[in-house]
Amino acid sequence: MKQKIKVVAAVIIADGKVLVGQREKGRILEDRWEFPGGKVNSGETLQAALKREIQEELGDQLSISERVFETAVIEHEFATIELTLFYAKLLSYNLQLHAHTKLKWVFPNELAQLDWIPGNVPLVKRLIKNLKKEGKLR
Ligand SMILES: Nc1nc2c([nH]c(=O)n2[C@H]2C[C@H](O)[C@@H](COP(=O)(O)OP(=O)(O)OP(=O)(O)O)O2)c(=O)[nH]1
Repeated sequence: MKQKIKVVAAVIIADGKVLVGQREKGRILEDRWEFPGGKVNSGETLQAALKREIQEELGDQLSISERVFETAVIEHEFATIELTLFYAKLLSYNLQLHAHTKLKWVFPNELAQLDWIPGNVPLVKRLIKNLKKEGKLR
C-alpha cells in the first residue's frame, strides 16, 4: 500500500493576493507551484507543523486562521497526501528561499494559470471560489 503523508500548507493573503512558491530543483515535484508548507511530524498539531514549516521555508512567523476547506486527499505516484490548507497572514516579512526557487504574490484570477502540483488544480479552483466570499482577501 502507498504511504499516507499528512501535509499542511498556508494560503497566505496580503493586499488581495495569495503567496505561492515554486518548488526548488532536486525536490519531488520540482518546479511545480505550491502553497508553502510541508509534512506534519508525528505528535505535532497541524497548526504547530504549519508554523514550523513556514519558519523553516520562509523564515517567517505566521498568524493562522480557519481551514480553507476539509482535508483533501491527493494521490501521487509515490504517496497519498492528506493536505490541509489554512488561511494565514504573515507576521514578519523575510520571504527567504529555503525550499523554493521563487515566491510570488498572485491575484486570485491569475492563480489558475500557474503550473501547479497536479493534485492541487481542483483545490485551487475551489479556493478561487472561496476567495470571492466577503472579507477573505483582506
Ligand atoms: N507544501 C505543499 N506540499 C504539497 C502541496 N500539494 C501537494 O501535493 N503537496 C505534497 C508535495 C510533497 O510530496 C508533500 C509535502 O512535502 P515536502 O517535500 O514539501 O515536505 P517538507 O517541506 O516537510 O520536506 P522534506 O524535508 O521531506 O523535503 O506534499 C502544496 O500545496 N504545498
